[in-house]
Amino acid sequence: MNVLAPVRRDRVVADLPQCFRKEAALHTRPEFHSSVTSACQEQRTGTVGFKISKIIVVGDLAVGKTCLINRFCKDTFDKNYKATIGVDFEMERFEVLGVPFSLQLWDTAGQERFKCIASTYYRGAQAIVIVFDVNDVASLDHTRQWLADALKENDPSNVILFLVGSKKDLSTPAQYSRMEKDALRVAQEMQAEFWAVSSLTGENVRDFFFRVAALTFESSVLAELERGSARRIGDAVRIGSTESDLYLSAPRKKPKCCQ
Ligand SMILES: Nc1nc2c(ncn2[C@@H]2O[C@H](COP(=O)(O)OP(=O)(O)OP(=O)(O)O)[C@@H](O)[C@H]2O)c(=O)[nH]1
Ligand SMILES: [Mg+2]
Repeated sequence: MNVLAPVRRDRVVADLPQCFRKEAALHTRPEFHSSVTSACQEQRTGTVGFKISKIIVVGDLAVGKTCLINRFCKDTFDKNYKATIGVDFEMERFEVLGVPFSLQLWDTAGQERFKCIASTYYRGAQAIVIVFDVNDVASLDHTRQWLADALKENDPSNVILFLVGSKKDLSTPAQYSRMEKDALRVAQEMQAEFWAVSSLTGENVRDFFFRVAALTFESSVLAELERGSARRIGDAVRIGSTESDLYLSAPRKKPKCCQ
């Protein structure tokens, strides 16, 4: 990655990308938080422009984690399964509201025998993406365990969660809508934002990663502003939230499934 090269034009985020389902979204506001927009306009984003946000992608073997990352980062799709051994990562540079912002996407192994290597890379994540296959209900059940393992290495109140159903192209509309009901329930229980994607067709892949970039950026700027306010008045001030901040209006508690 060349940090000095301009950001690709198709990685510029000028408006807040919308959620996939309002019932399971991190928030449903139509625009970036107004304090984030004004901080960007006035160049008061502190260290955010130099930051690299770590995103970890976890889930059962062969659910499509590597294909999801490759579809977005390289616009490729491989129909042959090659298990990830340990971990791999890709860097993606964005520009959000005129501020440079980089994501480091950690692709971890789902196979049990590689899991202990992969889990040593979980620490320090700003977002956790838990992937399951929409055609495999067991992989949805296992997402609770993947979340619990990832949260052992991260502070639950400081991490944002996405639950992603993969291989949407392989299910009929009827099968998909039955599965979506269960997935929305699991996402609400975890306080995760739900998405369904296909890496084969590319459906929703770009929208999903743009949403990840936008929400991690927004939370980084809000954290920076809170730190700034705390320094100025010697006390932490919470940036005002509204009822459209579904999961973000209250600090995250440990999800029930992980207690
Ligand atoms: N039809 C279809 N097949 C997919 C899709 N995504 C992945 N696959 C296939 O599913 C298999 C597994 O995909 P991977 O991305 O390697 O799975 P993984 O989750 O990275 O697996 P591990 O690295 O072992 O944890 C491959 O044969 C892919 O071609 C999709 O969106 N649609
Ligand atoms: Mg893989």
